[in-house]
Amino acid sequence: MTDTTAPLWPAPTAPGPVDATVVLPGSKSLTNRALVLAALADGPSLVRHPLLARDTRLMIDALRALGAGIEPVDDGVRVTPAPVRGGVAIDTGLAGTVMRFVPPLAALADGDVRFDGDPQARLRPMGTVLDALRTLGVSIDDGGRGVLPFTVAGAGAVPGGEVTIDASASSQFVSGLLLSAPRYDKGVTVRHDGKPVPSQPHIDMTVAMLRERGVEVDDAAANTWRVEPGAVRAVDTVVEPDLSNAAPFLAAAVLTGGTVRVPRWPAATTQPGAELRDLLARMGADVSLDDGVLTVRGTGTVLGLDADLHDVGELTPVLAALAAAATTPSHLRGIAHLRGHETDRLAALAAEINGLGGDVTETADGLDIRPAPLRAGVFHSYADHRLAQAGAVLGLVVPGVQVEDIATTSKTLADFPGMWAALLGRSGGDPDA
Ligand SMILES: O=C(O)C1=C[C@@H](OP(=O)(O)O)[C@@H](O)[C@H](O)C1
Ligand SMILES: C=C(OP(=O)(O)O)C(=O)O
Repeated sequence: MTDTTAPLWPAPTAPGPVDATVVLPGSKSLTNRALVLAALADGPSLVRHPLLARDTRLMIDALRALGAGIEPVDDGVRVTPAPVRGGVAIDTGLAGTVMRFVPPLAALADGDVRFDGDPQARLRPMGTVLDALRTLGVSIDDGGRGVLPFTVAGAGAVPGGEVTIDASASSQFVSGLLLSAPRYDKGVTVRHDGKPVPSQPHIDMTVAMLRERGVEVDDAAANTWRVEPGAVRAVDTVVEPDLSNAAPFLAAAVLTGGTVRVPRWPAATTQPGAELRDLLARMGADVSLDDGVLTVRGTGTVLGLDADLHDVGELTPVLAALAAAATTPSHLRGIAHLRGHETDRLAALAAEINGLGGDVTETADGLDIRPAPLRAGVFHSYADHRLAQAGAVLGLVVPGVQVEDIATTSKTLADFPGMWAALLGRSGGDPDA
């Protein structure tokens, strides 16, 4: 939904090639998994360098409401688990991780847990998760709608067992069930039956984090995940930087022929943002990783991209913005599921880039983007943090772009406008710090 009353943010144009080091906060996906697993654990956990932005604050609030103690410590939060409490209401905001990961945990509560979220959240697919929970022995009242709002009737324990779902609309359906599965009486076996599940790295992330906490997970067979019942070990964990949120900053280097460095870039990770190294190189950038610092240098050439982004869908908005400024056509494929993200991202990207004079067509499963001269205009963000980032990226090289509702970037970055100003050397922030 477009909030036409939201303020317009004049996107700064780059005064020249950017040259900056960008320190990113923790990954949304790693932070919210770490918080859920800590709330289910056998003792207090430390989550260091977490993301503190809207999606993770919503997760913290949800877990606190359900009984967990979550206190700030120097470099993060301490999570002290407690019996899961019912009789509470949870605000999911627009966070997919909250609306898909928390209901399976709430099923362990000793009473009703009511879920609702932003108006746009009520459009995001949920029915698969709710039906799966019913199969596993949980009672849920969703008025037959399969979307927010709904009430999970916690009964203090969940039988668990086997369930077959179609997770082609979101990998989060699988991840949500797996994260709470060790606490179900019989554990859980999830089978997927349908078109391919998107965002495989995010499922690998879920499996890896369960195993790091001593949970037995069998993912050897394609499209089947078995989680044994048992304790979730409390751990002291350091969250990696959010590599998907590196995308707009790295794109700035590519577009302006500049250089952007991101420290603490992990050598090995389950984050899909790792693919930016390959994708940006294919778009013409020089990319290197030395001593944990990723450096992206623009070469003055921005090439189009022909890529299947099925596994890394959340990178699409920024890549589409880059593609719109490229000299050759792009075909972004395998991303039909983006229609169920914060907004219908395929429709939104086509409308907004075309609104600036671009030449984008939606395909059944993606976007075709052809080079076209871009001009000033309003870039609507549809309450979607990554749409707003895409508008900011185009504004670097297209004078007169105004991004509507830049504040929506606070979903996963506490101060994107400030970081953007620092990138361009426009504030007290020191881009070379
Ligand atoms: O599990 C996660 O942390 C996520 C999974 C992906 O969801 P989809 O599989 O719905 O694309 C991704 O797009 C989202 O940003 C975060
Ligand atoms: C799809 C995204 O978010 P969510 O976790 O709300 O699904 C995203 O961050 O790109």
